[in-house]
Amino acid sequence: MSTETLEFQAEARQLLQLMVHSIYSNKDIFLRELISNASDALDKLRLAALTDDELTAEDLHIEVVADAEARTLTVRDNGIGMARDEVVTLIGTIAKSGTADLLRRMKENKDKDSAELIGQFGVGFYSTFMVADRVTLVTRKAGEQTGTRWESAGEGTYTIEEAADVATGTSVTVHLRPKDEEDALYDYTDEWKIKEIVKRYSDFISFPILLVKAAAEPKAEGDDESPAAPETLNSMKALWARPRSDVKDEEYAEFYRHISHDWTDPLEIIQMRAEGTFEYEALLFIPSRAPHDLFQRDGARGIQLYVKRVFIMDDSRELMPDYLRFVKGVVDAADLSLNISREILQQDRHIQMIRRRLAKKVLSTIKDLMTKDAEKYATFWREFGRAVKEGLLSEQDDQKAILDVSSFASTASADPTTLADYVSRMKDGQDEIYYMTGESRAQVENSPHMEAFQAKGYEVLLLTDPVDEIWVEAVPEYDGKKLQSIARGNVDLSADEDKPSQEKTGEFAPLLTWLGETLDEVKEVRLTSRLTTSPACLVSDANDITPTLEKMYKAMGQDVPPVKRILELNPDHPLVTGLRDAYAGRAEDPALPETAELLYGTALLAEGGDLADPARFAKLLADRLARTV
Ligand SMILES: Nc1ncnc2c1ncn2[C@@H]1O[C@H](COP(=O)(O)OP(=O)(O)OP(=O)(O)O)[C@@H](O)[C@H]1O
Repeated sequence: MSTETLEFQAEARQLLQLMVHSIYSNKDIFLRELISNASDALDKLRLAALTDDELTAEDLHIEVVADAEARTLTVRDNGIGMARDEVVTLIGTIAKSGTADLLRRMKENKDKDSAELIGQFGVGFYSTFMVADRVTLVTRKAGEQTGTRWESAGEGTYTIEEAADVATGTSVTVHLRPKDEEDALYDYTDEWKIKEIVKRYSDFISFPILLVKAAAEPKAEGDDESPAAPETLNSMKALWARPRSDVKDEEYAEFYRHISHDWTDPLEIIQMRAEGTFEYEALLFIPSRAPHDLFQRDGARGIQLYVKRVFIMDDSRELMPDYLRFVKGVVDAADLSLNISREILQQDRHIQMIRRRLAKKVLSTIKDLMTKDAEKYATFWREFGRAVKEGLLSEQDDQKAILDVSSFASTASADPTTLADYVSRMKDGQDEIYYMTGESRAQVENSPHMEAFQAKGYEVLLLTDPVDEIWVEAVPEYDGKKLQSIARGNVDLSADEDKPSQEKTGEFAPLLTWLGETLDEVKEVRLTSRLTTSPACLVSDANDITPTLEKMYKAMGQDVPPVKRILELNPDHPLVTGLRDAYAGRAEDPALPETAELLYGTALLAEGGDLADPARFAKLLADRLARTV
């Protein structure tokens, strides 16, 4: 049997470098990672054995073998194991999406925040190189005959060869570096240290973790006592089955880390239990920051499904609506079959019911945060608000509850406001909730559409997330108040006496007609009470899509027919009255169409829009200015 020497994939090599040069102060966690992998491997074998008669899953357990003399620590499981090819792809490469990107950011950030960034994808097996000179992995896949031996010193390469007489499962032997307590490198063959680490990080693991002493004292002559049973280090209690008051926050946090691979503490813990015709328990976590792949379609989802304490599957999308995809946790259902497949899950009525209940509970938890812990709520909304708002489009039933926990930037203050607070501040006689969408707060706040609203003291919501453009179309009202864009349709803010009178409208009629004919870009020209200082602005018709939405569709490669907008004029602005008089006096003057073009162009620029022909606009403006200096 020949030994092959292979190279780690480039990204794996970079990650290993970081491990060898240890960017973490806490090296103890390598043992947690090995135990976590072993536990996953046992879950997988147990699951596979349910449907494959050839496989047996008995006496599943994890052994931790400490050998003080050889200075090795071995973690062994009798789980699913790996075939040779799997060892190469699973251990020699990092397949997770976004890894390259994270490594690049980590480099740019140097040491700062590295631990935090790396935590986003978990270091797993490679963390052993924080404490090891060399790591040996011996494995045999359940159901196969030959085993595989893998070894590496954590530099560019590893060796791999066939191995005979290997038990099913995986055994990882860490050849420990000399202890160096100043560098937080402890003696990991020390029984007390091992016990401490297991208790702290892995107590909830549902398989026994046994401590095995390798270099036992030679037995005295004639001593025929059987060796003492190995000690079980963990309590194996499912955290979600224990009353909240019995579980320490640290235990929840460790469990959260085990299932989420996030290194920060969860923001909020939610425990649920339903009894009756369909029983289930759930333990959910709201993370304290968004994962890097929150907006990637194939990003990992967070709910694990158990049936009566037995792990069934990760990533159960059926159990949580997509807009709450960042919620992590476990659902343990008592009445499902252990063989349940994803296909069945999708159609199961009980699962749909659980999903509705979980979503409700998450939303009510966020609502509680709003009133009880404003700071936590603000963190939550900053990290996940954009995802939550997607639910306004997809989940009709949750719309009201989502609006209740949402907050939005507003002209009223630098801090975001809830809709309920907005409504409580509405002026007498105001019966609509005003908003404007756009690309940034500054752009929206300074757009001409805002003038009269600001002058008259009406509060306007400033919606600048891309998803805002879309959900506002789907949400007709909140608390009986219609949501109204200030850049769309007709807005009438003026008290009756300020309204452009019939007489005034009559005065402007010829100008409006002429402008409508001259400016191809617009579909209508009319007077408005929306403006106080600007001469003109552009608004969308009530049923037309907005310019930002048009841009978004185009960016997604979709064909959208050009949408013409409405030019609104401020009848009190000297440019507008001047143009009216000029048109009345000398309708044939060739300078007039140019003035019309300039008027339209400035309206477009003022709202942050893009001119179709900026060079022509600049030339017209320069010529005009030249005549005034
Ligand atoms: N003891 C084991 N038995 C079987 N397969 C294993 C074992 N340890 C690791 N593996 C396989 O190698 C893969 C990579 O392990 P690694 O610890 O690097 O990452 P991970 O566990 O997938 O992710 P993370 O540790 O970030 O949560 C695992 O997903 C698993 O498929």
